[in-house]
Amino acid sequence: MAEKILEIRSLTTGFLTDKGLVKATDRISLDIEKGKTLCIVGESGSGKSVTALSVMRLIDYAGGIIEDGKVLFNGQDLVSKRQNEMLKIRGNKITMIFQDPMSALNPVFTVGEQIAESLRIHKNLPEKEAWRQAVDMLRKVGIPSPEIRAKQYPYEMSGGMCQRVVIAMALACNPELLIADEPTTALDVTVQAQILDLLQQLKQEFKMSMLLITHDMGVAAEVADRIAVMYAGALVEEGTVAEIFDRPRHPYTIGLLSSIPGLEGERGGELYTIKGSIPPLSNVPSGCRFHPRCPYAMDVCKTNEPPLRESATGHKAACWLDDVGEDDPRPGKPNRAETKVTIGSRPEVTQP
Ligand SMILES: Nc1ncnc2c1ncn2[C@@H]1O[C@H](COP(=O)(O)OP(=O)(O)OP(=O)(O)O)[C@@H](O)[C@H]1O
Ligand code: NI
Repeated sequence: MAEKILEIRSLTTGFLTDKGLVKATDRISLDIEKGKTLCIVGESGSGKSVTALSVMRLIDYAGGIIEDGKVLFNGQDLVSKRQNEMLKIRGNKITMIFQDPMSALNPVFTVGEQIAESLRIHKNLPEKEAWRQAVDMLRKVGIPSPEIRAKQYPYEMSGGMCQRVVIAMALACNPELLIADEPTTALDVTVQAQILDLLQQLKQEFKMSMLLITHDMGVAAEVADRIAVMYAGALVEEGTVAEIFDRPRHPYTIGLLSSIPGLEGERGGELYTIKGSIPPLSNVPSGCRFHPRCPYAMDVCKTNEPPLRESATGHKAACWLDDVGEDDPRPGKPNRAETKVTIGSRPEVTQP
């Protein structure tokens, strides 16, 4: 079995509110193999960013609490680390880029100074060498005339250029894992494609692993090795790109795929966008949390939480329809051989 860079084990993260602890991720388990890209997809508010911030332990600063679970990075649990230990890992072995490049850059320093600063701190480089490497990084992320650009301030650059600078900063220390949270959402479409290509190319060159968060199934199809689908704080399906796109098992995944223009015809269904909206996390529905919006919901779905079951190929889904047999209403009927093996991989909770 391939080596894992990241193993998230039953991670529950919450926020203390006037309604008590509200869970933003509920017993999430995910793996990333070395050199691979995992994409987390799901609607707004499903807990994608909270998952990423928990891995980075930045959630502590966002008012969140990791209630339970482990985040193993190269086998070491990050959840039990103190923040001063995290400082050696964050920005060095694991780096993160966000949607808005401007918020990641300091307006009062030149872009070269900001990259060089990171290299001085994490790699202990002398000033000249840090500057040389900063310019080199700007070249690697495709910024023309990097010697000149390095002396410019963020406001002198376009959004796309700034995101390249942010990527240069994130990769300068040669991290083992890059977490990118909607890295292209704030950019125009043509620039989006360039930034995605750049990330793909740099991932190879730097031999990194990547956790990419997106609400765009098209982006996931392009860059992911595996895709994890989150809904209202829970992992509902996980598999290879082919498993998710060709043989989706969870009706939520089927709904997400059907809302991509141009794909809906392929499985013969009519254009179907998911009705309703994601529930407030303070009031997650009983049983399967997707049941109020699920076109195929059965009685069992209202009362019993479906276990996350894994097939022989490693395709995981949490859906009671896997038990239905011949009358399976899902379009394109998921491959039955693939749904056959059932291993509960989410700790059971007592049902209300
Ligand atoms: N600092 C916070 N305090 C309280 N609740 C929060 C905080 N940050 C996030 N949440 C809640 O946690 C839930 C998950 O948020 P998260 O940002 O992870 O969603 P997401 O899947 O990344 O959505 P989006 O696609 O909009 O970025 C949301 O209901 C959100 O309101
Ligand atoms: Ni988010």
